[in-house]
Amino acid sequence: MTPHPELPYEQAKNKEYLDKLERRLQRNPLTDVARNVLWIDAVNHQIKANGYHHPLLGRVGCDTDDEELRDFYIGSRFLPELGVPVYSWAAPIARLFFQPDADGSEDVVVRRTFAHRFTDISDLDDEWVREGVDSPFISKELNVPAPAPTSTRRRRAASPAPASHQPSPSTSTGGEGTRSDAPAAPDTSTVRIRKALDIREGMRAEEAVLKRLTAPRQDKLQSVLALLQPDQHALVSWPVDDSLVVQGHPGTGKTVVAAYRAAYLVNPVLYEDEGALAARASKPLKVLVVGPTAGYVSHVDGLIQPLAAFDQVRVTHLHDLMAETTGLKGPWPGAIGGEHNDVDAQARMFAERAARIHEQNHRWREGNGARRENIKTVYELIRRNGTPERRLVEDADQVAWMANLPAFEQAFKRRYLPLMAQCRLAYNPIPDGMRYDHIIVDEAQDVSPIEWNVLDQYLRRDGHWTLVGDMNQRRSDVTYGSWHEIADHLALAADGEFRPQVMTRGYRSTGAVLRFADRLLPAKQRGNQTVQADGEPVKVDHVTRPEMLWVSALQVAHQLATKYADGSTAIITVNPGEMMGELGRGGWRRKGSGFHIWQKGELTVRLYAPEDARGLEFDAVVVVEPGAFPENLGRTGQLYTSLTRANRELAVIWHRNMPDALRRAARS
Ligand SMILES: Nc1ncnc2c1ncn2[C@@H]1O[C@H](COP(=O)(O)OP(=O)(O)OP(=O)(O)O)[C@@H](O)[C@H]1O
Repeated sequence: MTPHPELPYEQAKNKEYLDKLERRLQRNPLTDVARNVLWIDAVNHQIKANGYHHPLLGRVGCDTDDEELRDFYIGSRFLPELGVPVYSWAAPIARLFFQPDADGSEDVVVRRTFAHRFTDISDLDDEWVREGVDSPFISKELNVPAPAPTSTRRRRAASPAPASHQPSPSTSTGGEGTRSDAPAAPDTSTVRIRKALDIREGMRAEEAVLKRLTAPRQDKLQSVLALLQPDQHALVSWPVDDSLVVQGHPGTGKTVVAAYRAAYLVNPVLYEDEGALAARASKPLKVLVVGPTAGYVSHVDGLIQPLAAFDQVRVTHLHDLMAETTGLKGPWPGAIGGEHNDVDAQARMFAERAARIHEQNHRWREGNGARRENIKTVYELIRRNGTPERRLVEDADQVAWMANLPAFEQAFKRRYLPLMAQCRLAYNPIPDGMRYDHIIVDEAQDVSPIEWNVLDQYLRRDGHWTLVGDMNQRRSDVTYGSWHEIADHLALAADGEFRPQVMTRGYRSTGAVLRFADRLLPAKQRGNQTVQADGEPVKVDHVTRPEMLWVSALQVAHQLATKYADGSTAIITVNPGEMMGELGRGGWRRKGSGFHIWQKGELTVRLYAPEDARGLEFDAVVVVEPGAFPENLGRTGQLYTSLTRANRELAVIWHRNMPDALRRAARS
């Protein structure tokens, strides 16, 4: 395909933008620009030079006499000296780019969206909105002719106008993971194609999105800031003084929303005179993003880094935050929650009562080793149910749980880690200065009640939450089963009325993968839709001889790794030890310190237990022995999550048993 004739011009402009931005960030920023109260980053003095190095996102042309609106770019931050202005993606004016039905968009003639390769522009996609109007884009310097509108014209999305922050066609307000618009999809290709078109209704930069989704996957999430859809942008820019809960089926872009919400909340444009956080100009928000695993942190960090000053957003994972809270040296092996009582929210009360009992007659230790001794004191008081004179609790069930707790030295397990964190907080709360103004939790369905208590203590009193997750992907029944319970715990709604926003448009997986995995869900929650309508059929192999299970899994993985050599292939199993043995016998060599990356010649295969694969994605996935994945309260959240990590292709290899629902899916 011939590249767009203006591509070289835009590439040159992007280089100029990045150069100028770099220089501007290195100079004393207070003196370098004239101020425009509406869009300028007015708190330049707070910006460190390592943030805001994202390439230009796109360009908007309007039919208007207003010089500042006729032709402008959208970038990571305001820059006036590029011939036409560059406005920040977080400024109100950026709605003209991200939300085709935003106020004022009647004047928009064309929206240009850039695709990127690292910090370069690699392609562009024009969406013409008006017929018969000359291109408003000023592209004089390289003498590139304006494009003929008819050759690039695209259909304008014909969705009803959503007011800002109102649900758009692919976001709805609903309860408990229910989908308000989704009858289960009958399995015929005609209906599938129609559904795919429906789900694409209201999208912007549709072609650029589809191109992007079929490109090979990397270890880290690649920026999709330029491709944010109207509903995603509305969630990212949700009012800063509101908490937000987002439910979405796998691959709907919840992580993308979480990451860009973090970047949005610290964007300088919000702190200028008229910005939503003008009152905080001298003390910008501190934001904490908490994900499920260390792999998740490296997966998403790259989305935030180019858009935020380094000390304003911290990305971590639950285990790390709990361990850091205790200040005790691990390791903390095992999984969360053995019994409900291990993660019960009441542990906070027990720990606080225990601490008060101790304080009656003793001082807390100070100096070397004091943290360990103090936590031990609180823990042991819980284990003994207080003292004979002052019991913590009378309830027989809780007393039995306390009596069964292991001695402190034997309690260094993941299962008791949140309890240890709670013991520390009971005698030594997080100081105000170390708390966050906004906490964003991804995979929030997997946070246990006691972990919510610990997280809550990292939030300033007037702080807010953004919670994203999928109740169908719950991996354990010791966590809350509904958003309402979480909302109640965190007192998110003063009047008790709380409605999560529901994202319904899938991006990651093909229709073939989603339809297969869907069968694991209760009937009324099936019918999840994706913009990648079809795709390769799911391969299901039954292996009759047990010793061939791992051999076959590796053969299939090898084929897929060859097919997706530029992308990524992963094997997900509850028994990674067996798979490691097979990889070793097959001549694959481990790369790095963990067991996740294996190489043979030029090829790479990744290996994950379902726990560690949460939040990640790969071009191809091989799920081994699905019948061995654990069930919780009759739900197969871990298996559902694992199947939906696949972007292009999924294979399932089984010997012992296969869940009935998947057997049926394989036959249909
Ligand atoms: N607007 C978009 N344009 C292009 N790609 C997108 C867009 N939104 C999301 N994606 C891509 O879709 C994939 C899934 O996104 P993401 O990981 O945020 O989904 P998720 O809802 O968090 O999934 P899960 O719950 O299964 O972990 C990612 O590769 C992401 O880059």
